[in-house]
Amino acid sequence: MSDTYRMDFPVSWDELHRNARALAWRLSELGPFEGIVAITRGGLVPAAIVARELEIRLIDTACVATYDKKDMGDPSILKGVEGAGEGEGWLIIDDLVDTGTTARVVRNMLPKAHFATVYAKPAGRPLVDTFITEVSQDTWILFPWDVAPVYAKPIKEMR
Ligand SMILES: O=P(O)(O)OC[C@H]1O[C@H](OP(=O)(O)OP(=O)(O)O)[C@H](O)[C@@H]1O
Ligand SMILES: Nc1nc2[nH]cnc2c(=O)[nH]1
Ligand SMILES: [Mg+2]
Repeated sequence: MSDTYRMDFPVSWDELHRNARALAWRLSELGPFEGIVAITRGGLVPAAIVARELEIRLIDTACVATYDKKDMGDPSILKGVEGAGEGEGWLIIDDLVDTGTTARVVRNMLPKAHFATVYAKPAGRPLVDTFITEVSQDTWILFPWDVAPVYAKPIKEMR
Protein backbone atom coordinates (compact mmCIF):
# COMPACT_ATOMS: atom_id res chain seq x y z
CA MET A 1 0.00 0.00 0.00
CA SER A 2 1.08 3.56 -0.68
CA ASP A 3 2.69 5.50 2.17
CA THR A 4 2.49 8.78 0.23
CA TYR A 5 -0.71 9.74 2.04
CA ARG A 6 -0.70 10.63 5.72
CA MET A 7 -4.30 11.73 6.09
CA ASP A 8 -7.74 11.53 4.53
CA PHE A 9 -9.80 14.49 3.43
CA PRO A 10 -13.41 13.26 3.32
CA VAL A 11 -15.72 15.16 1.00
CA SER A 12 -19.52 14.98 1.34
CA TRP A 13 -22.00 15.05 -1.54
CA ASP A 14 -23.08 18.55 -0.48
CA GLU A 15 -19.52 19.81 -0.42
CA LEU A 16 -18.72 18.27 -3.78
CA HIS A 17 -21.88 19.77 -5.30
CA ARG A 18 -21.01 23.21 -3.88
CA ASN A 19 -17.43 23.02 -5.16
CA ALA A 20 -18.44 21.74 -8.60
CA ARG A 21 -20.94 24.61 -8.84
CA ALA A 22 -18.20 27.06 -7.86
CA LEU A 23 -16.11 25.56 -10.67
CA ALA A 24 -19.02 26.11 -13.08
CA TRP A 25 -19.22 29.79 -12.01
CA ARG A 26 -15.53 30.27 -12.82
CA LEU A 27 -15.85 28.47 -16.13
CA SER A 28 -18.93 30.47 -17.11
CA GLU A 29 -16.67 33.53 -17.37
CA LEU A 30 -14.33 31.70 -19.75
CA GLY A 31 -16.69 29.92 -22.16
CA PRO A 32 -18.77 29.28 -24.10
CA PHE A 33 -17.54 25.73 -24.56
CA GLU A 34 -18.56 23.46 -27.38
CA GLY A 35 -18.56 20.34 -25.24
CA ILE A 36 -17.09 18.56 -22.24
CA VAL A 37 -14.69 15.64 -22.07
CA ALA A 38 -15.09 13.92 -18.69
CA ILE A 39 -12.11 11.87 -17.51
CA THR A 40 -13.56 8.65 -16.15
CA ARG A 41 -14.40 7.68 -13.67
CA GLY A 42 -13.73 10.47 -11.16
CA GLY A 43 -14.56 13.28 -13.58
CA LEU A 44 -18.06 11.96 -14.35
CA VAL A 45 -19.93 13.48 -11.41
CA PRO A 46 -18.23 16.92 -11.55
CA ALA A 47 -18.73 16.95 -15.35
CA ALA A 48 -22.45 16.26 -14.93
CA ILE A 49 -22.80 19.14 -12.46
CA VAL A 50 -20.83 21.58 -14.65
CA ALA A 51 -22.75 20.47 -17.76
CA ARG A 52 -26.04 21.16 -15.98
CA GLU A 53 -24.94 24.65 -14.90
CA LEU A 54 -23.42 25.66 -18.24
CA GLU A 55 -26.21 23.99 -20.25
CA ILE A 56 -23.76 21.84 -22.18
CA ARG A 57 -25.25 18.67 -23.62
CA LEU A 58 -22.39 17.45 -25.76
CA ILE A 59 -20.33 15.21 -23.46
CA ASP A 60 -17.63 12.68 -24.30
CA THR A 61 -15.26 10.64 -22.14
CA ALA A 62 -11.55 10.01 -21.98
CA CYS A 63 -11.15 6.75 -20.07
CA VAL A 64 -7.88 6.65 -18.17
CA ALA A 65 -6.97 4.47 -15.16
CA THR A 66 -3.83 5.41 -13.25
CA TYR A 67 -4.50 4.15 -9.69
CA ASP A 68 -5.54 0.89 -8.11
CA LYS A 69 -7.05 2.18 -4.89
CA LYS A 70 -4.23 4.32 -3.43
CA ASP A 71 -1.48 2.68 -5.49
CA MET A 72 -0.27 4.55 -8.52
CA GLY A 73 0.65 2.69 -11.71
CA ASP A 74 1.30 3.65 -15.30
CA PRO A 75 -1.69 5.41 -16.85
CA SER A 76 -3.75 3.05 -18.97
CA ILE A 77 -5.75 4.68 -21.79
CA LEU A 78 -8.89 2.62 -22.26
CA LYS A 79 -10.59 5.10 -24.61
CA GLY A 80 -9.48 8.32 -26.28
CA VAL A 81 -11.58 11.11 -27.81
CA GLU A 82 -12.60 11.44 -31.44
CA GLY A 83 -14.34 14.41 -33.01
CA ALA A 84 -12.92 17.15 -30.79
CA GLY A 85 -9.86 17.84 -32.96
CA GLU A 86 -7.08 19.30 -30.83
CA GLY A 87 -9.66 20.30 -28.22
CA GLU A 88 -10.11 23.95 -29.18
CA GLY A 89 -13.28 25.25 -27.45
CA TRP A 90 -13.62 22.05 -25.39
CA LEU A 91 -13.56 21.65 -21.65
CA ILE A 92 -11.85 18.70 -19.96
CA ILE A 93 -13.10 17.87 -16.46
CA ASP A 94 -11.64 15.62 -13.79
CA ASP A 95 -12.27 15.37 -10.07
CA LEU A 96 -8.66 16.15 -9.13
CA VAL A 97 -5.03 16.36 -10.12
CA ASP A 98 -2.52 14.71 -7.81
CA THR A 99 0.85 14.07 -9.52
CA GLY A 100 -0.57 15.43 -12.82
CA THR A 101 0.11 12.14 -14.65
CA THR A 102 -3.48 11.60 -15.82
CA ALA A 103 -3.84 15.27 -16.78
CA ARG A 104 -0.65 15.08 -18.86
CA VAL A 105 -1.99 12.09 -20.80
CA VAL A 106 -5.31 13.78 -21.60
CA ARG A 107 -3.67 17.12 -22.40
CA ASN A 108 -1.59 15.30 -24.99
CA MET A 109 -4.83 14.07 -26.59
CA LEU A 110 -6.45 17.53 -26.61
CA PRO A 111 -3.69 20.14 -26.27
CA LYS A 112 -5.96 23.14 -26.97
CA ALA A 113 -8.74 22.25 -24.51
CA HIS A 114 -9.32 24.00 -21.17
CA PHE A 115 -8.50 21.63 -18.29
CA ALA A 116 -10.54 22.02 -15.09
CA THR A 117 -10.72 20.08 -11.83
CA VAL A 118 -12.47 20.54 -8.52
CA TYR A 119 -9.40 19.70 -6.39
CA ALA A 120 -5.67 20.14 -7.06
CA LYS A 121 -2.54 19.08 -5.20
CA PRO A 122 0.65 21.14 -5.65
CA ALA A 123 2.44 18.70 -8.00
CA GLY A 124 -0.50 18.65 -10.41
CA ARG A 125 -1.41 22.33 -10.21
CA PRO A 126 0.67 23.49 -13.20
CA LEU A 127 -1.29 21.07 -15.41
CA VAL A 128 -4.70 22.61 -14.59
CA ASP A 129 -6.16 25.79 -16.07
CA THR A 130 -8.95 26.19 -13.49
CA PHE A 131 -9.54 24.50 -10.13
CA ILE A 132 -11.38 25.35 -6.91
CA THR A 133 -9.72 23.82 -3.82
CA GLU A 134 -6.07 23.07 -3.14
CA VAL A 135 -5.23 20.09 -0.93
CA SER A 136 -1.77 19.14 0.36
CA GLN A 137 0.26 16.49 -1.44
CA ASP A 138 0.20 14.03 1.48
CA THR A 139 -3.60 14.01 1.68
CA TRP A 140 -5.93 11.45 0.13
CA ILE A 141 -9.24 12.95 -0.99
CA LEU A 142 -12.04 10.58 -0.04
CA PHE A 143 -15.03 11.02 -2.35
CA PRO A 144 -18.62 10.26 -1.29
CA TRP A 145 -18.92 7.46 -3.86
CA ASP A 146 -16.00 5.64 -2.20
CA VAL A 147 -17.42 5.58 1.32
CA ALA A 148 -20.38 4.12 3.20
CA PRO A 149 -21.73 5.08 6.63
CA VAL A 150 -20.64 2.53 9.23
CA TYR A 151 -21.14 2.20 12.96
CA ALA A 152 -18.59 4.21 14.96
CA LYS A 153 -17.58 2.80 18.36
CA PRO A 154 -18.03 5.21 21.29
CA ILE A 155 -14.69 6.83 22.16
CA LYS A 156 -14.88 5.32 25.66
CA GLU A 157 -14.71 1.80 24.15
CA MET A 158 -11.60 2.63 22.17
CA ARG A 159 -9.47 3.79 25.11
O1 LIG B 1 -2.76 13.39 -11.04
P1 LIG B 1 -2.73 11.89 -10.91
O2 LIG B 1 -1.62 11.43 -10.03
O3 LIG B 1 -2.71 11.21 -12.25
O4 LIG B 1 -4.05 11.46 -10.15
C1 LIG B 1 -5.33 11.94 -10.49
C2 LIG B 1 -6.20 10.89 -11.12
O5 LIG B 1 -6.33 9.76 -10.24
C3 LIG B 1 -7.71 9.44 -10.08
O6 LIG B 1 -8.15 8.57 -11.10
P2 LIG B 1 -7.94 6.97 -11.02
O7 LIG B 1 -6.77 6.56 -11.86
O8 LIG B 1 -7.93 6.56 -9.58
O9 LIG B 1 -9.20 6.37 -11.73
P3 LIG B 1 -10.75 6.63 -11.43
O10 LIG B 1 -11.02 8.06 -11.79
O11 LIG B 1 -11.44 5.67 -12.30
O12 LIG B 1 -10.99 6.36 -9.97
C4 LIG B 1 -8.40 10.78 -10.23
O13 LIG B 1 -9.76 10.60 -10.61
C5 LIG B 1 -7.61 11.44 -11.32
O14 LIG B 1 -8.08 11.08 -12.60
N1 LIG C 1 -10.01 9.43 -4.59
C1 LIG C 1 -8.78 9.86 -4.86
N2 LIG C 1 -8.17 9.43 -5.98
C2 LIG C 1 -6.92 9.90 -6.20
N3 LIG C 1 -6.06 9.63 -7.21
C3 LIG C 1 -4.93 10.32 -6.98
N4 LIG C 1 -5.00 11.01 -5.84
C4 LIG C 1 -6.25 10.77 -5.34
C5 LIG C 1 -6.91 11.21 -4.16
O1 LIG C 1 -6.40 11.99 -3.33
N5 LIG C 1 -8.17 10.71 -3.97
MG1 LIG D 1 -9.63 9.48 -12.51
